Amino acid sequence: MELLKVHGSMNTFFLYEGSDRDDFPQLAKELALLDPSVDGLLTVSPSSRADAKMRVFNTDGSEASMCGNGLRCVARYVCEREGIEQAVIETMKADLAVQKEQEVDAGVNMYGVEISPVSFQLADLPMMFDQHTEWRQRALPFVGADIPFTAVAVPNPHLIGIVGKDLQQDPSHQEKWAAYFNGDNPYFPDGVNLSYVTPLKEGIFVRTYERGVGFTDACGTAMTASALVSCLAGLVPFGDVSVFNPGGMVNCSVKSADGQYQLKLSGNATYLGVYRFRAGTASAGGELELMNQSDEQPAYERFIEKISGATAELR
Ligand SMILES: N[C@H](CCC[C@H](N)C(=O)O)C(=O)O
Repeated sequence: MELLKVHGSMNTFFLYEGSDRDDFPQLAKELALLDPSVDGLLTVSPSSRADAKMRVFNTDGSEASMCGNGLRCVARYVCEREGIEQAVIETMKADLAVQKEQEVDAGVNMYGVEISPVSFQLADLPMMFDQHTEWRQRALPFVGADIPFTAVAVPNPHLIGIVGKDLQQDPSHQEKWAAYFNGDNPYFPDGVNLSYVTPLKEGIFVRTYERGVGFTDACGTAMTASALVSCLAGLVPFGDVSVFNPGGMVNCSVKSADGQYQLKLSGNATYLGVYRFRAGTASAGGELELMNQSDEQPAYERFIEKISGATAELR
């Protein structure tokens, strides 16, 4: 089986193109064991109503309804396959518009993707806490810190906390609660992606502990949800929000009209290489072989170097 290794903001995936299979969860788990640098599996298959269908599987084998960084990589793959610059990608809960965007840094392919639908209804995560139907910019009594949290589905589930520099420098608080919310707990029966957000002079910084994966360098839906929450909290103006993360930086466009939100995530879609995968058998383990390494990563690293000053205030 041929696989393409890709990343958006260093959120790294294997991308498989072919018809839907029942063993995608197992494949995601096996690939993560063979290459611990990946955060999941993206699959691209035919769609009856869009240019292609994307599914996303976390490294624990669980399927999510959406993946923002992954959708940028799928957008590039489908646009280049079809020779187009705009496309529609079918995802679990919505058909989303994607488009090629202007290269900001030489050699860094840029794509913009729609993030939708958005819901603050706790039932849409799901989150269960007493009789509450929403939870917006309020400390959670059972967490016991004075962190204003917001629960939002985009449509995968996110809990976003606004924190100071101290909780960014020491991720143990975030790790403790993320592990709890993704284990046996009464609040998030399907788990949740937990992000801690800190305002910067230029935009915001987001670190995410992803459901089904753990800490990643970036989580596209979390960065977009965090940009929306930051606009609603008045931390940054609505419009284009620069979102920094351990894996780089993206631009999130946040527009609001009559209580409806239009969200767009723009950032890199980088190819790392083509791999051949042979599944394991009873007598031999699986094998992953690099067939052709791409030459795109140095350009992305130059981009990271260029923006590193923006987060100096957190160090
Ligand atoms: N861990 C997420 C799926 C991957 C999302 C993330 N990689 C992104 O870029 O949005 C979840 O279980 O909802």
